[in-house]
Amino acid sequence: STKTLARAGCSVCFRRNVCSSPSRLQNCMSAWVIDQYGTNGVLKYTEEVAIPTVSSTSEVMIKVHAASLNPLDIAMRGGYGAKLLKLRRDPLSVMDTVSEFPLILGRDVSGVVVDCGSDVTHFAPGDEVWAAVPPWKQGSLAEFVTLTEYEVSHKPKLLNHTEAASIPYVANTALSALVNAGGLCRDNSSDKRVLIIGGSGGVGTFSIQLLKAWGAHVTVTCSQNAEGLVRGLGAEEVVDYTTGDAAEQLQVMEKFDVILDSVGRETEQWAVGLLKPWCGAKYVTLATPLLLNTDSMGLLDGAFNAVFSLQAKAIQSIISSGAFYRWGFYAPDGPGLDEISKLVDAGKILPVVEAQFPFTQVPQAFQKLEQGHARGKTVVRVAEEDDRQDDELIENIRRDTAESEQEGQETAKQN
Ligand SMILES: NC(=O)C1=CN([C@@H]2O[C@H](COP(=O)(O)OP(=O)(O)OC[C@H]3O[C@@H](n4cnc5c(N)ncnc54)[C@H](OP(=O)(O)O)[C@@H]3O)[C@@H](O)[C@H]2O)C=CC1
Repeated sequence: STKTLARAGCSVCFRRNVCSSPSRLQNCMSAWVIDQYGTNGVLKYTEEVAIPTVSSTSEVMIKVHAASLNPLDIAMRGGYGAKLLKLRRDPLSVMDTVSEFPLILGRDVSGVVVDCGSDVTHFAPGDEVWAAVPPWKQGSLAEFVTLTEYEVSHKPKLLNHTEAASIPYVANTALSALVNAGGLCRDNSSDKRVLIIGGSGGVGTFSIQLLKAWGAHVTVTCSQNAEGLVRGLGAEEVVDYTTGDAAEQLQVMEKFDVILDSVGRETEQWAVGLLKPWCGAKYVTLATPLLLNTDSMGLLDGAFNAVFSLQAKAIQSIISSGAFYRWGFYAPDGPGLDEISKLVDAGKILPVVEAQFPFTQVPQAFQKLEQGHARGKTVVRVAEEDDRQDDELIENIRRDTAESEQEGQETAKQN
């Protein structure tokens, strides 16, 4: 039982028999998909992907206006996390009977609600929303994406869709890492010294601004040519890791309460020693081995190995430095995005869009991200901004819904 629409129409107009796009198959939309894991060549444009219609009462269907790319998209294109994500999508997939293909990548969405399940209370067709799409769900490099109400949030009014799409995934990651793992929040950060290792990319540029909005003192490591960017976003102290030893430069500074490490591996060797000892300081790394382990060792062995290594590092960190060692993960959090929306509309967080591509150039957008040295985010414009088209689409959905309901009532009467 959903407040929903005609399920058998064209993806553009939803009209069942009078579709103006005859080339489209019924119930299909356009999307960039992969049918196998690999390099950029596996990305394929198609107009034959099933529209992800609302299938439960708590779902919200969104017409995608813009999406953005994250390093995870490149990794997932190559098969990263395939075993665990497949299991999360469908527990029966352990028997290998279900294929994850065609798989749609893209973790950020900014767009307009076109349909809602009957239990959805915070959203209605026509609302402008933003969200981070969990990696176990079909992504946003498509005309439509469907999420649960909890994952979605109203888009900041000050941002257009292209700007808004640059924020949700890094925002949900930073919130989860800094709040859940790092113990920080709006009310306890003003006397805290925070170090961000890797301040110039998507997570870094967002985290600097969030921490400054919460009143923290922020130190950042980045390349020399990103110093202006990170200082402009509010970083007080900047260490250039490309000239000289970053660890040495950081060791002479006052110690930190929290470290957010978005680089990992060799930085982990020296970072924990920069924390204030024996006062609850925390090192949070985003470079976690869980998915790599499950890919290479299988689900059970990989997960066991990852948990064992986390415990061993946490114990070692307490013994050697009197500080906590933790992993940070992206976590879906629509209410968290509501808070970020307020900070954006208050002018405290700005989108950092480094590059944007039209929907026809998704492989070029992947290439750009793959070159590394991000300075903020790479965004894909999926639909051009046109309020009239959205209004028309929603009107068509309403009309088809009314028709479907009437048909249902007539059938019921006849029976
Ligand atoms: N665990 C989780 O759930 C999540 C993990 N992540 C991970 O976090 C990491 C960061 O993500 P994101 O910000 O989106 O990535 P980006 O690609 O947007 O940014 C990475 C940034 O790090 C800089 N950098 C590279 N090497 C170093 C170094 N040694 N010291 C300081 N800066 C460095 C790069 O610039 P330059 O090379 O020019 O210095 C670039 O600006 C990625 O590895 C990602 O996979 C992200 C989200 C969720």
